Amino acid sequence: MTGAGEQQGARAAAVAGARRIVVKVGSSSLTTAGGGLDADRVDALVDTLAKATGEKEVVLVSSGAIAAGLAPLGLDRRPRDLARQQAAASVGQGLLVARYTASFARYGRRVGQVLLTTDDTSRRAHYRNARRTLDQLLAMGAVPVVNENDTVATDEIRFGDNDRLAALVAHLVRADLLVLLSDVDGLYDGDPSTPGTSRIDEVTGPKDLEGISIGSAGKAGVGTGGMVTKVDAARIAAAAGIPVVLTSASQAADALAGRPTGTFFHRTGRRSADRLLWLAHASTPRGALTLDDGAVRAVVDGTGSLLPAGIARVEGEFSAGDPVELRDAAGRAVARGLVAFDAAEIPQLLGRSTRDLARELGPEYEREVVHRDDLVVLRR
Ligand SMILES: Nc1ncnc2c1ncn2[C@@H]1O[C@H](COP(=O)(O)OP(=O)(O)O)[C@@H](O)[C@H]1O
Ligand SMILES: N[C@@H](CCC(=O)OP(=O)(O)O)C(=O)O
Repeated sequence: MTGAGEQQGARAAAVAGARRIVVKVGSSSLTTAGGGLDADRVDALVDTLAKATGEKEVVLVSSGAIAAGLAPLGLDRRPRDLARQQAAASVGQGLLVARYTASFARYGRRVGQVLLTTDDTSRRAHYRNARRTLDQLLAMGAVPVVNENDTVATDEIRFGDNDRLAALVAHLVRADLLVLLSDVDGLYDGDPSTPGTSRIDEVTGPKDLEGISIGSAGKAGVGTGGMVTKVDAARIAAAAGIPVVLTSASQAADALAGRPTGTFFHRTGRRSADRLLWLAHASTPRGALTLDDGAVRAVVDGTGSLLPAGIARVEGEFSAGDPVELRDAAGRAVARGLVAFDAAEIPQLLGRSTRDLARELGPEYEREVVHRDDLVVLRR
């Protein structure tokens, strides 16, 4: 086989062999030019998913709540303020899921709504719970329809874009493939509205992305992140061992059949330990701990947990279990971790040995501030 033939074979094999697929569809592929949900486009997507996937399991990450809520609330464009976006999402999410429910019912399939916030991918108990619910829906033959829980997500706990959410959901459910559907049929080597740009067929690693101009959302104005968030999402998934197809909603059938459409991102890494991916990409640190040089080495080398003796400074208001940033003396983020103490408890522990602390404050203080298993290194 030629090089191109081999790569095509790799794509077809990745898709054909995929048992569990996460499909993400953007607002721009579900709405009318005048604003509001386009029932025909939803039906067309559902037709494709129902027919193309057969025995495969599909998790659908669908945007469109805000866009679908605009026209019913008399808004002619996406509002800037969070409160009105949330009101639009509240109205639109109901309409969106009602449409999916009716549409999948034509194939005798049930739909289950799953709304997530970053807390659900950053706290261990929530994470396990979200996974269990998604697994159970799939086991019962239902199609989970996932979106961010826009109506309650504040700026601090928002994913903000569903592309990254889709990559994290793909990791959460241990998907074999992520398909990102947009209004553009792949990644171009420049803004596709500029003459002379051409589509990139495949990305084998970060080098293939060098020198490419990756822009923000298109003309329709209902999408949020543009191509930047899609490429970020593709990188996260590929690094976590999940290949990605990025194409247009109208070519979803080809993508799911493994035919050469859009841009194929080969996996660049192996499946990573479960919880670390979201800790790096989906968690918003609630505070920061500044470490001395010895503690930085222990954390970054992957050899140790963070003990009170290695902490020089604490910032922020956080509770035990929250994600915090670990910084070196120059203020650079070197890792993230789930902290085992409340912020208010830490000042009395700074720089002290666990043995001293246990003697003075009690045996419950003889523990790590961040356990090795709850750490992800950002900078080596
Ligand atoms: N290099 C590029 N390749 C492809 N599309 C790009 C590129 N740079 C910017 N874009 C724009 O990104 C848009 C898709 O993003 P967006 O509107 O957020 O979609 P969605 O609603 O599907 O998430 C495209 O319509 C295109 O105009
Ligand atoms: N959660 C938001 C979508 C946010 C988003 O990422 O939108 P898009 O860029 O269209 O995928 C909504 O449902 O309106």
